[in-house]
Amino acid sequence: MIERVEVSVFTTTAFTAVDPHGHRHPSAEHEVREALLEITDSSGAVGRVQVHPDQLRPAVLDSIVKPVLLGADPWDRERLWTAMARKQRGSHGRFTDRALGYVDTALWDLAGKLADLPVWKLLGGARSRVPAYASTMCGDEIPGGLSTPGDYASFAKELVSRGYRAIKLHTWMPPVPGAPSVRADIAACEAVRDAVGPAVALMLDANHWYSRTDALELGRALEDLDFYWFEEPMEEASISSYRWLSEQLSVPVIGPEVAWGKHLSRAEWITSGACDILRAGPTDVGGISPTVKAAHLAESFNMDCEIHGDGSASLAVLGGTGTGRWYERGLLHPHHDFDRVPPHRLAIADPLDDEGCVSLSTAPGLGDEFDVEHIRSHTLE
Ligand SMILES: O=C(O)[C@H](O)[C@@H](O)[C@@H](O)C(=O)NO
Ligand SMILES: [Mg+2]
Repeated sequence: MIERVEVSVFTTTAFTAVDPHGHRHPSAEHEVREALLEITDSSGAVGRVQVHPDQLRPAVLDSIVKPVLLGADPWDRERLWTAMARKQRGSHGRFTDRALGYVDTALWDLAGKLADLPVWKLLGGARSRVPAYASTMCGDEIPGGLSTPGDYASFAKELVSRGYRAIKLHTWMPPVPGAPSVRADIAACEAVRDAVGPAVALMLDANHWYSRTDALELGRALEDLDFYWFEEPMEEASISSYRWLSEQLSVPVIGPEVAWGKHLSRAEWITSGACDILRAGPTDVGGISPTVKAAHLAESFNMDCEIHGDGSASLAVLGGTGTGRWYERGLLHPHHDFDRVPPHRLAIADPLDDEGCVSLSTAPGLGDEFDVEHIRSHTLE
């Protein structure tokens, strides 16, 4: 049974930072706080997941998570997930889907350790290698970074030379002056298509708040450029707006990414025609368990479910269910070495091979290789 549930906040170094709107950009090396959630079973097996320190605060851990998990059978994930999810409403926003997702993910890592099997094998072992798409950081004002359409074009050529066969652009977003801009987005997409030619799959993630008419203008341009999917051009709260857009565009519309409701809201998106490709991610919908449910739902409608976000949890769903065609590898930038191993890890989770694919780990659990020594010696609380 589960004996301990602990979150250790520790220091490490980072080479990226988020702007006031939460978009990540390259930065000088600096110290940051990260956290590790550990769920320990009476056998001594430990499920581990890295979490954002502010997402699993002690108050939430003590009042919501521990009362459900301590003394429970770690194999009872469905029962445990539901018991925690039912507590969200009464938490008045303190217990987020992201926090629930971290706990569920750690329980899957623990299950893999107990079974001595990789999580993707427990989920069905659909494939042991997944093609990756390069997911760029948002545009910026960094000279030679992602500050012009030409910068995006140069970076796209570099990404293709590294083996990627698909590239997703995140374009300029606030607080960059003038962003968002349909014209600027189209210019970047045109420059990249010109640079890489017709064989590379291209996607745009406009995670903006465009109006229907702006989104339609941008979507039409993507049709002319033969883009593979169009992502999050509008607020995802309006299903009818996405239905309106999807009905008018031949470029596939993908979603939702951040819409409220976990896997439960995805059925309405599909049946109302709001998307042509479904989207779900372990950090968005409450963990690996609901992401797998969204993948199975999509399968019933002959629809791909593309998994949001990088990391071992996303890889486990992709390897286990066979859903989706791509692993989102990123976020990438010309001035950021995505393959650099941070001090709190012994290896990155998703090395890219020369054919642009990522192989699933054969280690028990999720396969994350944490430097527990570093974490213990740099733990703050
Ligand atoms: O800021 C975020 O939520 C992520 O960087 C997100 O923008 C990015 O992961 C994304 O949209 N991927 O599809
Ligand atoms: Mg997105």
